[in-house]
Amino acid sequence: MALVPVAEALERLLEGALALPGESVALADAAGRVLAEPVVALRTQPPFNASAMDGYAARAQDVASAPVRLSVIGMAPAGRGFDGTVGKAQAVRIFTGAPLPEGADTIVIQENVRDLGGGQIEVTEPTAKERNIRRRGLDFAQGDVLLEKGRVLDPAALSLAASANHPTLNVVQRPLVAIIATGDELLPPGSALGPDQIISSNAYGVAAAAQSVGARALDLGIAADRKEAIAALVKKAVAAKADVIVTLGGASVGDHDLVHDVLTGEGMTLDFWKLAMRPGKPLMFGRLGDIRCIGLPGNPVASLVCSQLFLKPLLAQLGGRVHRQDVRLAQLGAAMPANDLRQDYVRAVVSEEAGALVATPFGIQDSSMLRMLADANGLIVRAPFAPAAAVGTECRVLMLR
Ligand SMILES: Nc1nc2c(c(=O)[nH]1)N[C@H]1C(S)=C(S)[C@@H](COP(=O)(O)OP(=O)(O)OC[C@H]3O[C@@H](n4cnc5c(N)ncnc54)[C@H](O)[C@@H]3O)O[C@H]1N2
Ligand code: MOO
Repeated sequence: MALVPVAEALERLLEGALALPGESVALADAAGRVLAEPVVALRTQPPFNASAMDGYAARAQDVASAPVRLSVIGMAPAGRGFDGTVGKAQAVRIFTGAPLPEGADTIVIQENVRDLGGGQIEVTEPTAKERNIRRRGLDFAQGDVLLEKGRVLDPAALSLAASANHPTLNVVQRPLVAIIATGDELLPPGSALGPDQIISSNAYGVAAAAQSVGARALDLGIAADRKEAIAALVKKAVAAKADVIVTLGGASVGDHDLVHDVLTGEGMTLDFWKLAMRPGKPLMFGRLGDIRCIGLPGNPVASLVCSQLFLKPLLAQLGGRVHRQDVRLAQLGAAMPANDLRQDYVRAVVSEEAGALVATPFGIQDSSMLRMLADANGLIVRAPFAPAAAVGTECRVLMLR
């Protein structure tokens, strides 16, 4: 089977991946979620002409010049407007957020007023018409579309939706990804290891990648290298109504690479298997009914690079989000040899030097080396058959953090 190019693999993986249906959540639980429908204002804000300052509501023509004396005829705190009308040479004591009384068309701030006692004040600075007044509907009017479908609910969006009088919001359901590790050699972190055993590490990074785009991760643990053991966890994933099943390891061509057989046995239709990329060549993708199945390679760096390139965009799209990889132009900090047919994702340290980004690849690129991946902040993307490149050559870097 020919190796599938990365761009084509991503396209096939994302094909038909529509945003999941909406669900209603309380505002307090909606932070970071994605709107499944626009938010329309259920009220007008402010609902009345309001004072923006503590001071005195007056007629602009009375306070056009200063000093001038006014009689205070009443009070308007926030939440309780003044009933009467402000007439010639009159003022109403007013506070921020209170309704502007009839007759008044400006607010003199209290810093520009001297209290003369006996209900008299002296305005010490001239104040123009409309000063310190928020007219009804300044922020928004009932029926206005305030937030578009697809908007991620950040702090400003949440407060706006609250102000528009929505106690709940219709948000896109969070996709569920079930994660299944495979391998007789694997034990969970904290285990006492036998001589031939290692720690199962991939699921933690893959779950974190999924959660970083708003998905839910269900870690189903480790299946031994037996078909029945893997099949049992696949059945659990289906029963949990996973949108995506991720298997870890067992995707290559060894005698114990059973994942493909088990998944097809459970009804998966294979879409592609084996990509023109490094790391990540044995990546497998298929569909089991509505469930997308991604077989990630077992090598830890391969499983995380593939999560970045394939799993995150898929889960983002199912969650109604727009996902863009952060790809930047940089200069090579070290020479690189010519590339073969696989698109290479080369672990590198990217730093800014004299205003330009410089990407320096690590000398060893073994896909088992997690420490190096954790030290890298970018992946230099080397196209298939890229020629040898000298220090300073422009390159593309996929930023990881
Ligand atoms: N003859 C060939 N051999 C291999 C090929 C190939 O094309 N021809 N591809 C290599 C590549 S590339 C990769 S990547 C690996 C991937 O193989 P599998 O997906 O079948 O993974 P395993 O064999 O199960 O494991 C590989 C390696 O990773 C460790 N591993 C597995 N799962 C985990 C986990 N959850 N946490 C931590 N480490 C894990 C496992 O112990 C192995 O060391 O195949 C190459 N071989
Ligand atoms: O995916 Mo493998 O990591 O290319 O070594």
